[in-house]
Amino acid sequence: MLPTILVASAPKTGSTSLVADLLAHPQIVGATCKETRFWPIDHRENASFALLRYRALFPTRADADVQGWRAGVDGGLYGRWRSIRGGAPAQVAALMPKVTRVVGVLRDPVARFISVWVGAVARDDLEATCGKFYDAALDAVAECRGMLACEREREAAPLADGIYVSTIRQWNAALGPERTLWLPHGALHDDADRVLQLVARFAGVQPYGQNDHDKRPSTVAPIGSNNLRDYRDPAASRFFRAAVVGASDDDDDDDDDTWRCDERRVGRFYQPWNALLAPELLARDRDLVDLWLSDPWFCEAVAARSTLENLCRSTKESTNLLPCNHTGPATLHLLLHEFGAVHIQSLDLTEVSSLRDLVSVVRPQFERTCGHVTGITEGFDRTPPAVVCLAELVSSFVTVT
Ligand SMILES: Nc1ncnc2c1ncn2[C@@H]1O[C@H](COP(=O)(O)OS(=O)(=O)O)[C@@H](OP(=O)(O)O)[C@H]1O
Repeated sequence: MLPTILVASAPKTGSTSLVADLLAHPQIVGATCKETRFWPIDHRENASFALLRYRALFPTRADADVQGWRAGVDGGLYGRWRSIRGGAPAQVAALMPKVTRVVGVLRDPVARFISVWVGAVARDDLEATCGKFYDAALDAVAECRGMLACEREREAAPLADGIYVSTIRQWNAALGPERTLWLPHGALHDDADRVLQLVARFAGVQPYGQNDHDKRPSTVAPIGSNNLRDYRDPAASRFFRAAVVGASDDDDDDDDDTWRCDERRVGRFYQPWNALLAPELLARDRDLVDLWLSDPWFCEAVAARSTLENLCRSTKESTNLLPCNHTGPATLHLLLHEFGAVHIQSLDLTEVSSLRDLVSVVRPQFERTCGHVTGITEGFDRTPPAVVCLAELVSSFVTVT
């Protein structure tokens, strides 16, 4: 059989855990290894032969029928920059049966970058500090931009693998958004059962735990999927602490900044890419959107910022500025749309006749989901009054009072 589910996560996004949980499902089977790393195939390879090779990594159709396996998984990290640049999405769309779907986990790319660096230091004996590692990756990204065959692709990957918007757009374009599922990393840990039921539905298999004898998701009965750093590699946890608090490898020297990762600097690299993510992630069904709106990284780094950027752009481009004191239904919808308020259908706007009403209807929604987002009006001193007004409105939605 060929797989029906490809994992399109980037490295260090909890993919090992996700794949282990998928394999705990009685109707899902894996390949001969977690990551086949099969896609993209070399463009010179004969496609039919490539598919034969790929098929050989999975059980036969006859075996699958006997065992009751309805879905096959390739945990191949096809969210890597390399896979995307190499054309994996288009190849999969062209060569694999129409049933192929991809599921990917998105983790705060800054945390992911640090995780990659920590892994390289602790496991691969890299001697570069986080700053040096970042500089090299940044340089390589710049060098590789616009070149498909780039010698520094590996060096660029730690940073480039976190540009999720290109991964999502390319997989969505190749397979159609209905055949892709993008999950928040935090929920993998905090809301594992809910995530797994979503994944089961997406994969077309029965819900987890349907039969008493089913193997259970990792949160219930660990099956080796909980590869949290401490569990897997105590040495790495020491470096991780160094990376975030600035302590060196030497425990006595806590003031040494050498090993600290400058999260703000890395964050600045991702900010423009993150800002493009909100529309990609929110145009989905309610259950999934709920998960995203509960994700701290999404609320802080994606939703709030993209909202502001959209506001600025639309206000600048439009001569017809949104007047803050006008709250006709069309304007309300436009405002809510601009704010990424995807629960628009669930809001009762019938009683809303003023801006104040609008705020009071929408605020609880935002407080419940993105309530911890604050300070988003920063930097608005020199912007047109309409934007300031709108920004204040947004801020009143998302700031806990
Ligand atoms: N269940 C669960 N939920 C959330 N996060 C988890 C989970 N299991 C593992 N992890 C964290 O994910 C990081 C490892 O990711 P991967 O398994 O994708 O790594 S790898 O690329 O396959 O090496 C690694 O992150 P860091 O600890 O920051 O390095 C793991 O701690």
